[in-house]
Amino acid sequence: MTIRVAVAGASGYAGGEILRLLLGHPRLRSGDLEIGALTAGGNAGSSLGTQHPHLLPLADRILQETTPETLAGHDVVFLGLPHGQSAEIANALPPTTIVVDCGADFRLHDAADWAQYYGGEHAGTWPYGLPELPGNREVLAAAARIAVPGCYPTVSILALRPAMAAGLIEPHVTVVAVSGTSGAGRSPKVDLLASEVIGSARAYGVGGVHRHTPEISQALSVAANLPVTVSFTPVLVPTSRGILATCTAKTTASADEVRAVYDKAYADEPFVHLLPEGQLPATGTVIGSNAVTLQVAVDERAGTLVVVGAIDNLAKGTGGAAVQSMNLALGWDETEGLSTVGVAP
Ligand SMILES: NC(=O)C1=CN([C@@H]2O[C@H](COP(=O)(O)OP(=O)(O)OC[C@H]3O[C@@H](n4cnc5c(N)ncnc54)[C@H](OP(=O)(O)O)[C@@H]3O)[C@@H](O)[C@H]2O)C=CC1
Ligand SMILES: CC(=O)N[C@@H](CCC(=O)OP(=O)(O)O)C(=O)O
Repeated sequence: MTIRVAVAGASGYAGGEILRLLLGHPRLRSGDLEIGALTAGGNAGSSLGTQHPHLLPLADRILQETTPETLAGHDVVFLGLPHGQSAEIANALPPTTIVVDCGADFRLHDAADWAQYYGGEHAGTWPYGLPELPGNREVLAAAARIAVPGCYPTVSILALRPAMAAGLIEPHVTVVAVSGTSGAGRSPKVDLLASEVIGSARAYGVGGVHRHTPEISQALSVAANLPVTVSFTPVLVPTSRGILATCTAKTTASADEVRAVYDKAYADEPFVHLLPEGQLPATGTVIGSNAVTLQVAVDERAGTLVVVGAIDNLAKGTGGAAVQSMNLALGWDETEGLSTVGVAP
């Protein structure tokens, strides 16, 4: 049986990355997978080639309007739409259609968190598309609705979870993460003009107000089995792709203890790599790949665990996680179509 896939928001960065990965997917070549409807908002009617000139094999495809009708008749529907737009579309699709949502609508468990950070009514909670969480592969394998994590939460959770689950750190963590501008999507914003971004690094969402704060806290609280507070500060830097997160928490553990816990946690993970001692993660090494690179250190004078993590926000941070989750939901090997080989320099 051929799996027919649609991408809503195909003209956006997340939709474009999903298509880039699908075009390299071995199941497309074997005929097990085909790319169906590609939809957009205001850009409906234009060709995909005008929006994403790098997606040459699909350049002539015309973007359709994003409606339940255009998305009907597909086995998998990826949603790369602005927050708040997924629920209406998803509810109009058959429950057997695998819907993989890159937006935030279904990530949070707590309606009060949703109201505080996003506003409006909480649409609900779907299985979280982070296969590396314990037990999640089994959940995703049976899922027809999947909420892909936010880009900052992906790297922050993977960086801190092993220490939190092992009780090596206090339940108060700090994350400072730099991101390239593609994390903000491609709709025009003055703050993202080249003249505002080039040659400058700028913090934003300071003081616990960024909407990824409850998402990070939620996963770490499950790991710790008690509430974990998160102080999260994002920083915009003049690059296109990539997130580098520096995550810290108080610890009395030794560097060897910490290393042993992370070694064990990620030994069998295809995409999460604890780097050899002496090497540090850098965004430049993970661009274009689904890899997460981590390094751990203990600052003994400060009694602090420091974990540094790098991802490509468009790959493992959204499009790669979406394809990894689709693979699991279809019973395919989760690594199919995904690489750990970055583009460098
Ligand atoms: N960029 C990233 O690194 C990450 C993004 N995400 C999430 O993925 C989702 C998409 O983000 P991203 O691709 O960056 O955003 P973009 O702004 O790049 O793309 C948004 C897409 O949604 C379409 N769209 C906008 N408004 C409407 C509408 N009213 N009806 C139908 N389609 C519409 C746009 O179409 P048109 O071109 O016609 O306007 C475009 O295809 C968001 O929820 C985002 O939070 C998650 C993790 C990381
Ligand atoms: C640089 C930048 O602006 N990044 C975005 C994060 C995008 C993302 O991961 O996620 P969501 O799907 O949760 O929107 C931001 O801070 O809002």
